[in-house]
Amino acid sequence: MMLKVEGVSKRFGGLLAVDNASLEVKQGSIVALIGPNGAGKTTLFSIVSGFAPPDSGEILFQGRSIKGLPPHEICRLGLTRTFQIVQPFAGLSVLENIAVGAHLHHKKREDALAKAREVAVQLGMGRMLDLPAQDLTVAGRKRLELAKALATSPSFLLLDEVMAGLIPSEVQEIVTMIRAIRSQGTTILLIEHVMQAVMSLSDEVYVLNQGAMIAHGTPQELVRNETVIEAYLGQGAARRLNTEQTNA
Ligand SMILES: Nc1ncnc2c1ncn2[C@@H]1O[C@H](COP(=O)(O)OP(=O)(O)OP(=O)(O)O)[C@@H](O)[C@H]1O
Repeated sequence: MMLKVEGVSKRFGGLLAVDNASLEVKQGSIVALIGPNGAGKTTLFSIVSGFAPPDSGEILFQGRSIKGLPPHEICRLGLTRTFQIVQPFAGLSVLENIAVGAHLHHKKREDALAKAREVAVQLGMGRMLDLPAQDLTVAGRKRLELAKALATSPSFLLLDEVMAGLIPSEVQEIVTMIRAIRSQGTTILLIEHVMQAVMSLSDEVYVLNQGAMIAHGTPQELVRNETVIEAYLGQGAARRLNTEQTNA
C-alpha cells in the first residue's frame, strides 16, 4: 500500500469531524473520497498532508509514519495536496505561480521556470503563462492549482474538488488530465462531488459520513449500496428509490 490511514480521529471542540477513519490507496490507482457536505473529507486531507494533526490514529506513506511531519516535509517525500479554495499568489504571473511548486526540487530559478513551463504545457496552459494569476477564470484557477501541485513532481496527489464550479466540457478536460497524470506514475486520492467524474475515474471509492467511513468498494458497487444512498438522500431514500424503480 502506498498510503495507509489507520483509525484517524479529529475533534473540533464538541464536533468529532473525523471519527476513527481508515483508508488505503494502492500505488498507481485513482481512489475517490466522497460524502455529503461537512462529512470531514477536507479535514482528513489536511491530516494526511500535515496541515492539521490528528488526535489519534496513524498515517503511513510508503510504509513510514508521516504523522506529525510538517506539510513541506511531507511534500518533499512526494505527497502533495491541492486546496479547495484556490488562492493564486496575486501579483505573480501564471508561470511564476507554477514555479513556486517547482522550486521544491529545483533550486535554480531557471530550472524551476523550465519545469513550470513543462507542467503548464501538459495542462494546456501554455498560452496563459504571462497572464497575472488573478486574471484567470474559475476553470483557469482550478487548473493553476493542479499545475502548482504537479510542479512539485509528486508520487502521490491529493486533489480537493478540482472540478467544482466547472462546466461539463471543462470537467471532461480535467478528467483526461487526471488520467494522464496517473499514467505518468502518480497515484491519486481525490475528493469530488461531480459523480460522473468519480464513476469514470476511480478504481475504488471510500464514503465518509459524519466523520466515519461508512462504505468502500468499486464505483459500481457503491451506487447500489443502500447505506450510501441513505447518507446522501436521507433515511428511507433507498427504499423509495427501489419502489419507484419497481413501479416504473
Ligand atoms: N478548523 C475547524 N474548526 C472547527 N470546525 C471545523 C474546522 N474545520 C472543519 N470543521 C468542521 O468539521 C466538519 C467537517 O468539515 P470538512 O470541511 O472536513 O467537511 P467536507 O466533507 O470537506 O465538506 P465539503 O464537502 O462541504 O467541503 C464540518 O462540520 C466543519 O464545519
